[in-house]
Amino acid sequence: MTGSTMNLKSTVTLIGGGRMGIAMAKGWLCDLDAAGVETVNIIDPSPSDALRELCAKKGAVLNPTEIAPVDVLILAVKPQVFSKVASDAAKWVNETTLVVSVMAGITVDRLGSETGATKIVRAMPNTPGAVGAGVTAFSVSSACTPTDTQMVNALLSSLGAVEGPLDEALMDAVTVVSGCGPAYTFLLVEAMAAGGVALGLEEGIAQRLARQTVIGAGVLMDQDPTSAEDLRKAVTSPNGVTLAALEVMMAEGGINDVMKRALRTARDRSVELSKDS
Ligand SMILES: NC(=O)C1=CN([C@@H]2O[C@H](COP(=O)(O)OP(=O)(O)OC[C@H]3O[C@@H](n4cnc5c(N)ncnc54)[C@H](O)[C@@H]3O)[C@@H](O)[C@H]2O)C=CC1
Ligand SMILES: O=C(O)[C@@H]1CCC=N1
Repeated sequence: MTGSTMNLKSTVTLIGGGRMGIAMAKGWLCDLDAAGVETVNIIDPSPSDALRELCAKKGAVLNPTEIAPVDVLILAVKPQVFSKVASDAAKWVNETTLVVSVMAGITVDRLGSETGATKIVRAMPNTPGAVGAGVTAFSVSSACTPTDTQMVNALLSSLGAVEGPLDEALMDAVTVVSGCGPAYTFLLVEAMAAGGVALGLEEGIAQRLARQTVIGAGVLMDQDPTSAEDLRKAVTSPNGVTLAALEVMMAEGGINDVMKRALRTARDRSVELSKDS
């Protein structure tokens, strides 16, 4: 077993090869050495064409017929099927197995009691991880050693930036900011495009303008350490056009208030997920 031996590469067994599972596997498979990975096994009873293609092209083993106790077990199924998956997964877990879950809401306590593992990581990645531009925050159980934390850092770094280990009590907040965050950004693109169409722009042009604007703003933030607030102010001329739009967006609590309410509601849903699955 190599689960807690950083100088040896690990066998990673991923359960759930959907959108998030594929994003992670892509990251590991494009540089196995950097991720500290020897072999990637992927278990999914309904593999998509995208998953089959990834495994065929990059050499991951899809639905292996035999699984020995594993070094690192990654759980990337929907929280609602966790209990079913955990009863199978428990067969492949021993005292050195590191269990890493990316499932929203499922606590370290539940991960331990249902898989039998003691070394547990609760992580929250996001879909930009598929292109190495993600951010993942994680927390660890008390049985994890500094070497385990280092190994998790290497695994998650293939998706982009990593924050952690954090106090587990913060993971629901992390989920609603960065785990779900790409959806808010895509909604912003949709809303900007719809606003442009309402002002007479042709649909395709409005979509390209909105999409490229958000891409450009992201790249600018990536390359310029100026705060988001100051970057916003740099666009907002005194008595100008941007200010007219922002005053509408910020009126009566505006977008800040909507965001706080939305994130609080989503955080409550994340807490509920651990109970209703
Ligand atoms: N999609 C996202 O942006 C993010 C998702 N997550 C978490 O990742 C997890 C997976 O989400 P998605 O990838 O979006 O869902 P998905 O629906 O795309 O993928 C789930 C996969 O699990 C497979 N599956 C179902 N039952 C299974 C079983 N018994 N054994 C093995 N595989 C099984 C399905 O065939 C499917 O391919 C969720 O728990 C979610 O909270 C976390 C961060 C971001
Ligand atoms: O919507 C969800 O439940 C998952 C968690 C973070 C992003 N997608």
